[in-house]
Amino acid sequence: MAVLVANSLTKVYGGGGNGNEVRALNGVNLTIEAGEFVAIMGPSGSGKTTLLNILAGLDHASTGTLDLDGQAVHTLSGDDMALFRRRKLGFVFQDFNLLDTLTLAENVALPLALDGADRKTVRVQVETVMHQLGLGESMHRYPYEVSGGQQQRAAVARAIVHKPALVLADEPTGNLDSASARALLELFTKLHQERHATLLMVTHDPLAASYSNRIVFIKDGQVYSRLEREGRREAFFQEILQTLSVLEGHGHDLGPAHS
Ligand SMILES: Nc1ncnc2c1ncn2[C@@H]1O[C@H](COP(=O)(O)OP(=O)(O)OP(=O)(O)O)[C@@H](O)[C@H]1O
Repeated sequence: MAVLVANSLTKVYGGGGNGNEVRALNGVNLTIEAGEFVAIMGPSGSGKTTLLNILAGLDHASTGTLDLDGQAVHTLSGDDMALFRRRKLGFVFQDFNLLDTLTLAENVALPLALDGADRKTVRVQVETVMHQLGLGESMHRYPYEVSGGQQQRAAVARAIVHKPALVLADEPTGNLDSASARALLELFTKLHQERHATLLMVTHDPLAASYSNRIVFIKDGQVYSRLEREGRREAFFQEILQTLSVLEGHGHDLGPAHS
């Protein structure tokens, strides 16, 4: 079952007809099946943030359609969009985005509390997910009392506690040291394998991307190529490096993808 179907998405900024238009997305098609772990890569300015903002319901495409978990998202606006986002999506950001005045457990509880879940349900679900993610000891600590790696783990707990249809991660390892980054990526792999979570991660980092199962490379607002992991992660990592060198113009040009 497809969790996300994006069809011919375009985004034009500054479309006032004054010649200052920027075509940030130019006909992006993307389908993500339930249980997939997909990475989006591409050079700076290629349209990744624009695409993520549209997939996250934070911005509307200029043209094209977006279905998420069976809902035509491009037809939603205002409160309906906010409600859909809160219930169906989970977010992990580069800078963790935890509230400093709340404990880790209170942060993780937020999506459920905002949705009006009763206190017992909130407590049980928060404890369950935090224990699963190895945060049982740190539940009542504040973000500034734990490491960056633990903060990001709590952010992941917050992103999945309400069992969203899709988790969107924007450079989730960008502020982590390499050991914490690997731990986070292994956690993503575990969520994907054991909880069948559907994950979409935007990253510059080929190592981070090598933990996914499929990569969509964007260039100049278009899907440029796609890569599927078939064997070991190490071999996938090498394929990613080769694709990036072509994408960034240091190798033989493959041309844009047709699918
Ligand atoms: N609000 C905006 N108004 C005008 N142009 C914009 C706006 N946001 C992005 N752009 C332009 O759209 C294009 C795509 O930008 P986007 O931020 O999506 O790329 P990106 O791949 O996320 O880049 P990076 O990796 O540097 O974050 C760029 O040319 C950018 O300058």
